[in-house]
Amino acid sequence: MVTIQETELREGILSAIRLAKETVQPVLVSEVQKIADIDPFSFFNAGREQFLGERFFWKDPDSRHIIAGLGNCRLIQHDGVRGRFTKTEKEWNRFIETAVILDEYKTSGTGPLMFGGFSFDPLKEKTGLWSKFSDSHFHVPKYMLTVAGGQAYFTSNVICTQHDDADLYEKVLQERQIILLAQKQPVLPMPALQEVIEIAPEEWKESVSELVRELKDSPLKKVVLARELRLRFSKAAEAESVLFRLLKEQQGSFIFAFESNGDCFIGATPERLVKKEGNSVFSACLAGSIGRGADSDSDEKLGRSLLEDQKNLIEHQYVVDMIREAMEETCDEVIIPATPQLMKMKYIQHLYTPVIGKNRRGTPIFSLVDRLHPTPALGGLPKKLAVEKIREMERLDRGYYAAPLGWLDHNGNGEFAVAIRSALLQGEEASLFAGCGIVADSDADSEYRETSIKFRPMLNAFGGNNL
Ligand SMILES: C=C(O[C@H]1C=CC=C(C(=O)O)[C@@H]1O)C(=O)O
Ligand SMILES: [Mg+2]
Repeated sequence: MVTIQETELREGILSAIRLAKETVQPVLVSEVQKIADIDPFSFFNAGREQFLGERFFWKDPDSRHIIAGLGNCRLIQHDGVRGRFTKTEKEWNRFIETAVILDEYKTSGTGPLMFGGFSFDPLKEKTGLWSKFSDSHFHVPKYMLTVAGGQAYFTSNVICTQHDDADLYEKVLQERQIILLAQKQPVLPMPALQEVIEIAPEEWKESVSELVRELKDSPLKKVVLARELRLRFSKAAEAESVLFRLLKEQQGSFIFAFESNGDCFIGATPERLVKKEGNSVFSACLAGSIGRGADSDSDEKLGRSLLEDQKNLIEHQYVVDMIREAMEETCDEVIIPATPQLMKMKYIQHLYTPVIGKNRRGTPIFSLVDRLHPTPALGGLPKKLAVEKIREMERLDRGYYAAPLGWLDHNGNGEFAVAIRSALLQGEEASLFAGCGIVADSDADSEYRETSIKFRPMLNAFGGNNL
């Protein structure tokens, strides 16, 4: 059993109610407690009954932060393009400005925190597929479990209004107790996968060939084109069944699930966009791909050939150049190795160059996200022209695919991944997405095969066979 010891929560709530009455504004109380280890997946899973549709899950590749959130005490969302990064940041800052924070541990990823992201391209014509997600969409959870550095922390976020009284404290205690004592739920098997529909594969290949012709004589150097698989199940699939498999099979990835209004965006991406911890900033260049070998010899051979392949090295270098430029605008020191290394995932290996910087004082993570998104690993080069090309050429409504997804805490620390190797789960159906960087040397058939490999982690997690 998990128990939470002594609490200052009551006092915090009463003082927040007084402040709410004075200012006629809701006031957040956020309390952080250390607790005995709870498995974050079980916490997410046990929250199904009370908080289905209002949950999120996050794990980085090294498990430095595993965060699971239940309920929404505040939704911060904006549609449209203009200033969505700054609007979101301002609203968040206003929200936490008056917050009463009861936290003696000061660990990043605990206390007031919002989880969510930004759609890939708010100017792309919308199809309805992503109607449950806004162009900028963040949840502040009511209850959150954070495992950081192997220690578990439990955050309770309570909104106090001018109409509340001391009863609110009792209500929170009761609700919290129910959550912490919730029994582990069995993870249901995935329902049968009845249909896998490849959306317009021939047209996709034609688009690639057309683009390759264009790239040979154009200021455009690279454009990432993506495609979609639509899956149908025998009955509604549960996010935790997919999440459970991803946690088992994709340990080296960022693993995420983000529920909104009945849909769930879920995935296992190897790619960091940006992480900020104090003054340290981390990013990653990930582009250039090849499959895994059947045995270690052939795998090594494939890896070596990727490290020497001109087409893939160029595809990768565009990403390095752009990220270097964006980082140098906001960081005093930027360290980037001269040559890429291999990042090996279960089904694929990539060219990978890590990036570290020392943040210039006061640059918030959203400015970094704004500058970096989309890197040429997801958009292309030059950025603006590439995004316009994708908007014009791609049949797909990317929504949150290839977009920044992650968290920001009240001290400005946070991490955003690039949400590739991902899927939108909608009850009995799901859409999977995969794309690849097209350069002047690309070949439509081999890019098509590359996307097929990139579908595999999610297809497997959904109980499908390989294409
Ligand atoms: C766009 C995707 O992958 C990117 C990340 C790594 C390698 C890539 C590539 O080699 O094309 C892509 O740029 C995707 O998986 O949907
Ligand atoms: Mg590629």
